[in-house]
Amino acid sequence: MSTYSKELEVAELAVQRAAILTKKVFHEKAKGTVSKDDASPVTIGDFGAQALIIAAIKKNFPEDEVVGEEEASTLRENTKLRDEIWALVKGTKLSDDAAEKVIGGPIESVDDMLTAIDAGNSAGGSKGRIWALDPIDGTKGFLRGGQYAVCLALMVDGDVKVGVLGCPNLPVDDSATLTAESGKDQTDTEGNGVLFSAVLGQGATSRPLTDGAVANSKPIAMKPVKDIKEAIFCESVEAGHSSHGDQAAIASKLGITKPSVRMDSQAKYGSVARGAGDIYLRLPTSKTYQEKIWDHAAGDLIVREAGGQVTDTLGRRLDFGKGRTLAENKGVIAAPAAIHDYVLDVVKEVLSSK
Ligand SMILES: Nc1ncnc2c1ncn2[C@@H]1O[C@H](COP(=O)(O)O)[C@@H](OP(=O)(O)O)[C@H]1O
Ligand SMILES: [Mg+2]
Ligand SMILES: [Mg+2]
Ligand SMILES: [Mg+2]
Repeated sequence: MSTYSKELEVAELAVQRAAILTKKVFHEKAKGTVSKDDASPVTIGDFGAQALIIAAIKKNFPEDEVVGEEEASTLRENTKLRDEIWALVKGTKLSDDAAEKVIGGPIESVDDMLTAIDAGNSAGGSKGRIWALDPIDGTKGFLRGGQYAVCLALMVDGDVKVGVLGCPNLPVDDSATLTAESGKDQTDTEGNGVLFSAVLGQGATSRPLTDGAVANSKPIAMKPVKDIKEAIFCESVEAGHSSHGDQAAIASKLGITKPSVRMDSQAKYGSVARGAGDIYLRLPTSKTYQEKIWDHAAGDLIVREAGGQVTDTLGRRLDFGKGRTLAENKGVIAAPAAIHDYVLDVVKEVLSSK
């Protein structure tokens, strides 16, 4: 068996199972949204997916720690919400029994569910085996019927070794170039649902996000950019998450003529990794915000394994060993390795001229 093959298998199946739950939640009218302290939304899908994924990790790798975005304190007070989530979690399994067994089968009780959610409380750091989990990345996109991603990565001593992104609303087809529609409402679009994976040193792949154990993985690679003016760049939908103004100035300096493709979540990393887009820019909107490791760990590895380079706006590699946040980084630039330095130079130029 190659290195991390068990971890990859567990991560892929756990993400597949969680995506069954998030899709179910999306199709139910009441998505059970509550506001967190930072006013960002969290849904019953976020909690349920976190529970299912952490349970799968803990069954297979009981000693591993998890840095997960959500925590269960709200649910311990709000028993109505808790019970809604439990009903969903209890009823979600992979249809392939052997695959379901690999990830440990069902969670046994409400208490076990809450324990699983709270097991995402690792402080992170640069020692040992730590998973970074974003059960629904792009919650706002998820609520709009747009892009979102179920994101899971394994770090060992602060270095990302395995990354998996489940993107229920991206096309399976790797050659489907991004358009302005890609980030918009994708509800019930046929042919959507893709799973991106990477293991350090072993390349990146994609395959359908189906509910089964066996599916063909295909290698993915970034597209060589022959003429940067033709490049497709993507950015967040939310102007509060990255500076649309700075990004437009950078694109214009690069000579990029096409409008940006705005989409939520790490679907941006997956899209550039498979050459459906070319560049992902995430310029800070504030001096104080620290990016969360679960928003980047899987995507960073998938892009690098597909032939890309990912750095912050100062050209530093993203450092996942600093705790729950990317405390030592500012912003993100993901681009094919061959043009990354050039893009970075332009980013620096634009930022220094402000
Ligand atoms: N001021 C800010 N700057 C950058 N990212 C932010 C932010 N406030 C929230 N976020 C993060 O942006 C993520 C979504 O990214 P994007 O805009 O690319 O879809 C959110 O993930 P969740 O949706 O998992 O909470 C959240 O963690
Ligand atoms: Mg969130
Ligand atoms: Mg997120
Ligand atoms: Mg999230």
